[in-house]
Amino acid sequence: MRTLIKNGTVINPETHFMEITNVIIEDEKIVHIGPITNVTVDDHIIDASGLLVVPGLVDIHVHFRDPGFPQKETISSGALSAAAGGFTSVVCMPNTKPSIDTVETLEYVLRTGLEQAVVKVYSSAALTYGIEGKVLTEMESLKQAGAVTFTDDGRTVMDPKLVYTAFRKAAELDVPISSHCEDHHLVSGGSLNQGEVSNQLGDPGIPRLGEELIIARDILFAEETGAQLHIQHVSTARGVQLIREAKARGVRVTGEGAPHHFSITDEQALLCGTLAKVNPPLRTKEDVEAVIAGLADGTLEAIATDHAPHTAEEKARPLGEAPFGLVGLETAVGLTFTFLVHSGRLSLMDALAKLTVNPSEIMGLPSGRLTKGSDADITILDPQKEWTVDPEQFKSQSRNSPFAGMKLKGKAVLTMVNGTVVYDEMLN
Ligand SMILES: NC(=O)N[C@@H](CC(=O)O)C(=O)O
Ligand SMILES: [Zn+2]
Ligand SMILES: [Zn+2]
Repeated sequence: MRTLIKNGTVINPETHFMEITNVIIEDEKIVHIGPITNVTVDDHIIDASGLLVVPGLVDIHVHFRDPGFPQKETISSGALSAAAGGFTSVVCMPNTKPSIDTVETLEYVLRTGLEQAVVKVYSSAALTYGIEGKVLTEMESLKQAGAVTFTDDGRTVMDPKLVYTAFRKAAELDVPISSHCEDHHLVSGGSLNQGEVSNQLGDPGIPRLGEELIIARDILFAEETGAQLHIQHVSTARGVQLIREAKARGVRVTGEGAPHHFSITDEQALLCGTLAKVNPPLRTKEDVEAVIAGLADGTLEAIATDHAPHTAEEKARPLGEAPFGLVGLETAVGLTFTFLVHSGRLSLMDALAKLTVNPSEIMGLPSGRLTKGSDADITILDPQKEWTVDPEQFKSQSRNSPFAGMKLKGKAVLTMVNGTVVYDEMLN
């Protein structure tokens, strides 16, 4: 059977292609993009008039909690959440239990992804055993087994000697290091950005400097060793500036901005408490503006959700005891369109590049392109669709979103992986 997606605005950010045309899919692949000459009766036809037909979105920062915390998310529920958000490829973070620090656990995650997930599941591996910051993992064999990047996300490796060794190894293996930046000597005990809101709520606060010190440190390690460095979830104005300056002098560094860091501030904690507790924390208006400026000028190449599901019970704990993190996959497109595209801060093409080809390139994935011959991983977006975030409707197993009740404009309405529709609210 062939599938025909007709009359959509077809966009391939890699080549800046944008045209109202058609896409034909046959046997899991895109076989044609352009005018249609013959439509056969048994073709499955999807009318995309007025909609955007884009490469399946790529999220290089998700927490799927398997192994270890299936009550928060499993690889299959996480994948359903990804599909509902328009994502067709994801990169899992290694802070599971056990953490993804051996070939065996990595293979378990990748195999479960193949067997149970409706989207393509890639994985990082831990930099250190147990994400304990003490002993480096066997990076070479983990890379061979499919790890696309190394990170202790959730924690920072503090020992500079260990980090230096890891960067040298990464340079040798030509694999990116992804860095969660937080100096634990400076940052501990706080739940929110250190400032007026944390004061008001009696929280010790998390200083920007703790994040910036590690961004600066890791940039120096990348510069020294030639390794490729990716800075995760940048949240401060000076953090963005450090990356901008490093790029200007030729350091191999990339950065990601998370939707919550370009859309809301620490004041959200006054409205929804622990639901707005995330690491790095929501900061202030100036930082939000700087993250947007960093996305706009290319300092931050990627938008990544840092999808971090937690149970309602955990989030019901007092501010200082609840875990950090928020559900991100199903609100990312709405937040990107509302706060970046419709607001005129990023062009449509640029915003889509940050959700497709750019993150894919950073992690060396085959995804993120919409071209003849490529896998039919396609997302249809309705840029004008207005909707209200209702966590009860999430496909994710968790509901911890600070965006509940927010009105957004822009949504994924159909997601296809290898030619199979895995999410559909167009009702074709
Ligand atoms: N972002 C978060 O607030 N939490 C993440 C860890 C992380 O990305 O640092 C988690 O695993 O819950
Ligand atoms: Zn992190
Ligand atoms: Zn994370």
